[in-house]
Amino acid sequence: MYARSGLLSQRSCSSHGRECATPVLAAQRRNNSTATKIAVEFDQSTGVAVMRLQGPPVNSLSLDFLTELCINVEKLEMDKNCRGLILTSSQPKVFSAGLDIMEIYGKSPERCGEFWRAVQEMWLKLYGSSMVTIAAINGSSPAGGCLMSMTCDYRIMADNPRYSIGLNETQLGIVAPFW
Ligand SMILES: CCCCCC/C=C/CC(=O)SCCNC(=O)CCNC(=O)[C@H](O)C(C)(C)COP(=O)(O)OP(=O)(O)OC[C@H]1O[C@@H](n2cnc3c(N)ncnc32)[C@H](O)[C@@H]1OP(=O)(O)O
Repeated sequence: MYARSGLLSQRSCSSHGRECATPVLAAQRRNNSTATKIAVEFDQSTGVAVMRLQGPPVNSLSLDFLTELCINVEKLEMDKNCRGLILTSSQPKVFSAGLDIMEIYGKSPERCGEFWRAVQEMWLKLYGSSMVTIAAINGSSPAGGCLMSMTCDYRIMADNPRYSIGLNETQLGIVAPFW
């Protein structure tokens, strides 16, 4: 087993019907953060990678967080040996608090647009992945956290009555946008 976070692979490959000839992707161009909010361990013997969300305190989905997540999914997608991805959290009690509220409060339309594109890129990457994807939901997962888990092929949630999941913005009358 080895840690992969931080590597930037730009090779071309073809496996499991995946063609990956595009090296510098949108998320990689956007990435200017040095902090590591995502840790990836890939087990060569099983072909399964575990991606741990480690953005304290609650894995809220900021632009940096989403960018790092997308880069890591891209890297695994390009690895012909990686067949499965388990997404889980390193934070206690929370899988993900959803979109980072501070990214959408008082920001310019341009910045909001950039942020919203990153949200879309995240779920498209996970939903469209050729890997078998599993969300191991080991804490609360409201709104965007719920969205992230819904884009995976399978979801397993820790059995704890304190953990909640769902599109809680509907309680405020906010409807998810059409994509
Ligand atoms: C086709 C489908 C489309 C779906 C579209 C999906 C749309 C999504 C919109 C969103 O995601 S908007 C975000 C909605 N998220 C929430 O409403 C979550 C709010 N947070 C919570 O419920 C709780 O914080 C928690 C996640 C259950 C964790 O509770 P806990 O008691 O453990 O921690 P707290 O003390 O509440 O929070 C700690 C710390 O974190 C800050 N924080 C929490 N959530 C967010 C967030 N979403 N963005 C930014 N910051 C967040 C909170 O303010 C605290 O900060 P402090 O500085 O320590 O006070």
